[in-house]
Amino acid sequence: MSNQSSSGTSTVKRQLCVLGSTGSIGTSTLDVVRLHPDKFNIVSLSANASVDIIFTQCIEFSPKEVVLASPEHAKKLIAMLAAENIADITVYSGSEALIDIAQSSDVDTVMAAIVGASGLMPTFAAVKAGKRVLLANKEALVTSGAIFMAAVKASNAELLPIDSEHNAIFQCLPSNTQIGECQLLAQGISKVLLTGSGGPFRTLPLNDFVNVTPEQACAHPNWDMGRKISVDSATMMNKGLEFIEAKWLFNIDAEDIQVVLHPQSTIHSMVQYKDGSVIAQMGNPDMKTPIAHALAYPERIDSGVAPLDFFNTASFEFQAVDFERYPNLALAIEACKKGQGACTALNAANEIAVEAFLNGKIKFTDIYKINETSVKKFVLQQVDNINEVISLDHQVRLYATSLLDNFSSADELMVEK
Ligand SMILES: NC(=O)C1=CN([C@@H]2O[C@H](COP(=O)(O)OP(=O)(O)OC[C@H]3O[C@@H](n4cnc5c(N)ncnc54)[C@H](OP(=O)(O)O)[C@@H]3O)[C@@H](O)[C@H]2O)C=CC1
Ligand SMILES: CC(=O)[C@@H](O)[C@H](O)COP(=O)(O)O
Ligand SMILES: [Mn+2]
Repeated sequence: MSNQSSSGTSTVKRQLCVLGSTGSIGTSTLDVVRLHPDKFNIVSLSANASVDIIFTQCIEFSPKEVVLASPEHAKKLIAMLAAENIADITVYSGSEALIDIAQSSDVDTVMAAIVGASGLMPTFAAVKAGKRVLLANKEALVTSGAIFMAAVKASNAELLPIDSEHNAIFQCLPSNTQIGECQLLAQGISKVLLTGSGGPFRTLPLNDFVNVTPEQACAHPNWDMGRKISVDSATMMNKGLEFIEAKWLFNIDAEDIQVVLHPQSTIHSMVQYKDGSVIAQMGNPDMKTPIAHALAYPERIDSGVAPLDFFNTASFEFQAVDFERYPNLALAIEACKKGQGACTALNAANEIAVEAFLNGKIKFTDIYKINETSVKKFVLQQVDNINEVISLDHQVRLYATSLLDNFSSADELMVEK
């Protein structure tokens, strides 16, 4: 779609589908959209079960179509809209409807902000339909890697990273860099430096990890995010998923990605060039910045985020990662090197383990045990197409769920030999 005038400003409104509109990324996306009614039109929205929030979004943004996960939630929303005499919003339910809105010809831009592998198929549909895809849902890429990127290439979809680190890296790369077509070493780049805060337990004594609560794990020092990604930040599995995400987005080997602890989250990542230059992207930790960057790319628009105040900001610190504190990060880097089976298994096991931790079924430290055991079992599984991804994801979920029982009464995992 050509919507750039010769001055570089857009002349045509982007037609948006927001998958996961009720979550942290979804609501921040709508915050940016609200600032630019001349640039963006909301065509469709989706949520799992947050009917009250999506109802409010319907009133404000008048989408054409809305999808909820279950028929019960859809029915409830239909009744609420009818009570307001709103008849021009069609409400659907289920995973097929989610795919339909993501690939609809009424839409040119899809914000992929569903959490977890549940977002894979609609995001993949948007890619196959050649949309501009704003990728927040890192699990979709981690779980399908080369298959996802091959679909981007085949359809000519425009993939833009929302994850703050990957958006930062993209901003630090030469301006002609196209995601999916990167040749970083040939462009004079020697390393991608992926920054991570270390989460809420960066200085907690190791012996205390076993007793941390979901509330403590979700209290990220810098970012306000959904519960799943917050726990991933606390284990640093988030950085592991981002390591794999960086490999695919920037076509870069694991050896050329380095994780750097930066507790302030002011620098969102960096790119190191052969000549010794290091280019960093920085700003206040607010996802509206990368969202605005990708929504309007290559134009720059107001995001509503306050500029960084250099005279009233914490000093920047940098540290190496202590892998004893963050074994999940080591596991993810290893999975990245081992291949797709290991990455798909790691992601699926981690989703089961994090949910169990959030529901009080297992301890924080059990997350790693479930992840490690699951990766070991499925590491050699071949994954060559999207159906095999879905099938492996399903098998690993069943396996990881079966492991949960071992934790309700005993600390040590009884591993199947
Ligand atoms: N939050 C952040 O700052 C960042 C997030 N990301 C990534 O973005 C994605 C979204 O994260 P975040 O916004 O924090 O997550 P949230 O939990 O806040 O929101 C998730 C969204 O997905 C919907 N959803 C959940 N499960 C399903 C399902 N099974 N089917 C359909 N929709 C579903 C939720 O609906 P409902 O409200 O009804 O539950 C909600 O709209 C994740 O992949 C995360 O890793 C990446 C970088 C930063
Ligand atoms: C905002 C964002 O992109 C998150 O993924 C963030 O990176 C989480 O912080 P950590 O660096 O603690 O994982
Ligand atoms: Mn991130």
